[in-house]
Amino acid sequence: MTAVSSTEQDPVATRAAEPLLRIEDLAKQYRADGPFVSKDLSFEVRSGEFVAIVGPSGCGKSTLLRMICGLLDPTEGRVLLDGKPVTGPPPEMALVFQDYTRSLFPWLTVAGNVAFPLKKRTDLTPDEKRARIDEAISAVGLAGFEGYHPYQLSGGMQQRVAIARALAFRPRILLLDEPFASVDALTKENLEDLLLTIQQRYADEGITMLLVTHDIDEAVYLADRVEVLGPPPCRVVEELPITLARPRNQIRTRGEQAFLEARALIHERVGLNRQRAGDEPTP
Ligand SMILES: Nc1ncnc2c1ncn2[C@@H]1O[C@H](COP(=O)(O)OP(=O)(O)OP(=O)(O)O)[C@@H](O)[C@H]1O
Repeated sequence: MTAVSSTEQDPVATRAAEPLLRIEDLAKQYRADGPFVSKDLSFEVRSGEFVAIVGPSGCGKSTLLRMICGLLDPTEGRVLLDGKPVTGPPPEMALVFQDYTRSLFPWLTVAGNVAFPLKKRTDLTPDEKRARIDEAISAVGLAGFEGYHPYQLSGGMQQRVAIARALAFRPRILLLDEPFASVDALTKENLEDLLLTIQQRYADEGITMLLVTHDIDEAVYLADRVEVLGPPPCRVVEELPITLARPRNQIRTRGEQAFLEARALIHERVGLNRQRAGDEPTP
């Protein structure tokens, strides 16, 4: 008798072993006669993982996120969600952008902004919608601010509203495109920890996070794995698992040897890639 692995015997285990997202040989050209922004870009994301994507400025990180969530068609390759090609924005994904001032509706309250994407959901009763809105607002620590308008909130609070709005949708995958690039350093730390709290709070549902960031320290602090992209046409040049213990702590974790080693390695990879992009070292 041929020995079979446990996943071959158990179809449920087989499904669980399948990646949630498979990014396969993506290439993007904005114009047919223009340069390739990415080429042969491939990696996988499993359910519940926190994956950070870093790379040199302009290498195509935002382009990649937009292809993953179906807002942009790849020129070559494909994105598979649960094994099926993504051909448009899937309901399982929500996207948070850097610029919260443009993503919130200024004329709506906090509750109104969070409620907005649920408006057309016919599968939820008004009570279920209300419960989701309340839970998302409380998950980001804004209970009590439901009736405030964006102009009455700090930048960090506005970004919390944007995150609550994404969470109210109960996405399986939360895509974050440099979400904390426009806030001060202390607020940024608070918001980073908010993401970790959200990950724990929704652990049973297995929320998966994909974060694009310029900040290598932030990537190491938050992620289970960092995908380092090279210069355009970008592809993955390093895939680094981050084995730091959870729960993480802004002071303790950032002082650990493993943290320092991971950040040094990523800095080196991004630096080497910068050289390859054209900054030829002088002999
Ligand atoms: N809509 C567009 N049309 C044409 N070119 C575009 C478009 N969007 C982005 N690009 C080009 O694609 C390349 C990658 O841009 P992208 O914003 O994806 O990079 P990025 O890594 O996110 O940049 P940054 O780190 O500066 O935020 C850039 O050269 C940019 O000019």
